[in-house]
Amino acid sequence: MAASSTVFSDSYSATSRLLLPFRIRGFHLRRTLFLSPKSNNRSFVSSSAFAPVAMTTETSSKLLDGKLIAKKIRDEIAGEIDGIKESTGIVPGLAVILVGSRKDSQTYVRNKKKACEDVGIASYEANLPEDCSEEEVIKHISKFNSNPSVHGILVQLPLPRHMNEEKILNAVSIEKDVDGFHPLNIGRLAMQGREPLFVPCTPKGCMELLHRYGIEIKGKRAVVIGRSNIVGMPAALLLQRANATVTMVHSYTKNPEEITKQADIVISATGVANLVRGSWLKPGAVVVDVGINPVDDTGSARGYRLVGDVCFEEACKVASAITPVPGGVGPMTIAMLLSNTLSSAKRLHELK
Ligand SMILES: Nc1nc(=O)c2c([nH]1)NC[C@@H]1CN(c3ccc(C(=O)N[C@@H](CCC(=O)O)C(=O)O)cc3)C=[N+]21
Ligand SMILES: [Mg+2]
Repeated sequence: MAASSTVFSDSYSATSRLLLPFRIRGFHLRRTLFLSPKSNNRSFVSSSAFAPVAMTTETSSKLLDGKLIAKKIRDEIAGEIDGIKESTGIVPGLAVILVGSRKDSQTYVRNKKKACEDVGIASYEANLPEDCSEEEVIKHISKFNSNPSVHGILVQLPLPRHMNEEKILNAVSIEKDVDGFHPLNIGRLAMQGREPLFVPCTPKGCMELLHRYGIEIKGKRAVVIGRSNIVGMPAALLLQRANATVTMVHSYTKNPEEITKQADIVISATGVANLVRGSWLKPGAVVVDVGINPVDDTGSARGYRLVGDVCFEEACKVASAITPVPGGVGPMTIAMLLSNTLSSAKRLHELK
């Protein structure tokens, strides 16, 4: 399919691409159909997740409610942190480094700070100007590396263009790499029998969501659409570690629709609104939509609304289960960041 190579490109990470001003090419946008509480069974699904849903009926997919599950996880984390504080006085700490003044990055950092506060994680922040040097950023990373109150360090991406992302991410101590982007952590994730200290938050959140809904992965066919370093690639590695048979679909894939249609589990992370149509899905497939694509919406207060990579209205007639956008993977990403920070604090202090 020649069109596919013009439809999306994986030269940027999925999440950073979608933060760029977005143009929709060739996709007719429909109003996202939200499932009514009546037609939508929010209870936990088990093997029924793979029961085919007839396309001709009005049956809707089960909603994989990331917002709900993330809340549950945050409550679990808050409880555990309370206990640790009480018995040891240790307060887990997360440092976030923000370079530049992108509005979207500022919003994400604010949300992460708020999420930390809510569960009892202390947050530390370094806000650096757009035009600061790589050395300046690395100086801040080094300070956080040696600060015993800081257990996790996150360098908000994307970095300004003039910076070497690899060099900067390499400066984060592997022991505090709660984003899981350090090459040693990624390398271990890719190798059998090796354990990374941290797994990247977004793909980890996808897996945790599937797990909490009892969706089996072993032996299933999985397709990951998009091969970014921060989502697609680690998502494929995690699925493979969970014994799925994994295929990656990307901008040079011929017949992406045909290949995706074979999948029992689809994870899409391209940053292209409504790329994945209902016709791309096998009836009964489980769909995890990582996209968070802003599309103009004059009716909303912000002037835009968020849609995923998957045409939700079509997909929910075909899939057995699907994540909504917003309220799906996004909140899970934040919950996994908190979880990684807590486990880092426990490891660094040799707590159980
Ligand atoms: N070093 C680094 N680590 C990251 O994990 C990282 C990053 N850089 N740069 C940007 C992306 C993006 N990202 C999101 C996290 C939560 C939501 C989220 O909670 N979204 C809500 C919607 C929020 C809204 O309504 O605006 C939802 O999907 O329901 C979205 C996106 C983390 N990222
Ligand atoms: Mg989401």
